[in-house]
Amino acid sequence: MPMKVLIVDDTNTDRLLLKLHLAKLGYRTIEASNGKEAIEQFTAHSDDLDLILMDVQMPYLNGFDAVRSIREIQEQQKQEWLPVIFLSASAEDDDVEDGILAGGDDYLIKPISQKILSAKMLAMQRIADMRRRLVESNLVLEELASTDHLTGVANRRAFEVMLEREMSFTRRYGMPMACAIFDLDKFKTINDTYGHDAGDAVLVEVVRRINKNLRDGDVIGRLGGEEFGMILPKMHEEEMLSAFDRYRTIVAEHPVVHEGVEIPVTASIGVAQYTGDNGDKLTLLKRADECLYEAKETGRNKVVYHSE
Ligand SMILES: Nc1nc2c(ncn2[C@@H]2O[C@H](COP(=O)(O)OP(=O)(O)OP(=O)(O)O)[C@@H](O)[C@H]2O)c(=O)[nH]1
Repeated sequence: MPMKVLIVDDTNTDRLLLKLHLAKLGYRTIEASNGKEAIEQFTAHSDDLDLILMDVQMPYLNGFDAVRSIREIQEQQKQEWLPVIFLSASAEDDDVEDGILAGGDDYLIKPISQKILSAKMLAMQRIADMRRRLVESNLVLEELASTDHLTGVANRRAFEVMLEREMSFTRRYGMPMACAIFDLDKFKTINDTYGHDAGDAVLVEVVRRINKNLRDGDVIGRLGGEEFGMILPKMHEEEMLSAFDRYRTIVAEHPVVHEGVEIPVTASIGVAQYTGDNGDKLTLLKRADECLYEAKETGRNKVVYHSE
């Protein structure tokens, strides 16, 4: 993708010459005729802007001050670095130093040689490509760090972040929510009887079924092993058992078929409610865990909830 360059210059002819030259080299351009307009253009295009060519002497807001403001905005909004090249007729050492201190990356002397500009643009294109690749791999890493690799749902860390977010929503809007720990029954026996690969296939299929039937806003994450966490927002006490029983049934009603073999699967679910003032994340998970324990002790394949 060719770079998108913001050209900032108060002299129309200088701006036009730069624009024509950059267009000839295949770059996309947008323009501003003073520092104030430059900040507006930067804000409007910050998503896909790759470079700013900034004149220094301009009315209203000079180039150095405009770049200082742009760097502040980037800092506040935690944006990626965006290269800035200053263009100026004054070539004193102090000017160059001031430009770099103001947040510029390079400083070209006017009138600008087309050869130098082309070479600089090539160097900047390399940086822009590198920056894009970095942003893309960061997104992939973030995704990997928050996803369970086997089932593709949120891992424990990401689930707890979502749980905290939902709990704070409940505190703010007073809408109760439910949190559950959902655990496959006798999973060790499944592994021992059908093999570890079959166990993995069961985990994947159970998650697929639940995901397919997930109601708007409901969340599932893998807490570890054969244990999952679920969040059902905006959930009143009287609806809770039936809501979770629906998920229990979705898992139990058909065996999972792996390599032609039918594997019966059931799950036990321990549920706790959060009303905004009954404990924190750990106590909520602990209450759900206690109910899960009771479900396991009293026969499995069931949902247990106790109102406080
Ligand atoms: N195939 C497979 N097995 C796993 C995975 N993670 C954990 N396990 C197995 O899950 C089993 C969990 O067994 P237990 O904690 O004893 O519980 P259980 O057999 O499900 O019994 P109950 O929970 O009491 O119904 C262990 O044998 C683990 O090795 C995984 O990613 N894949």
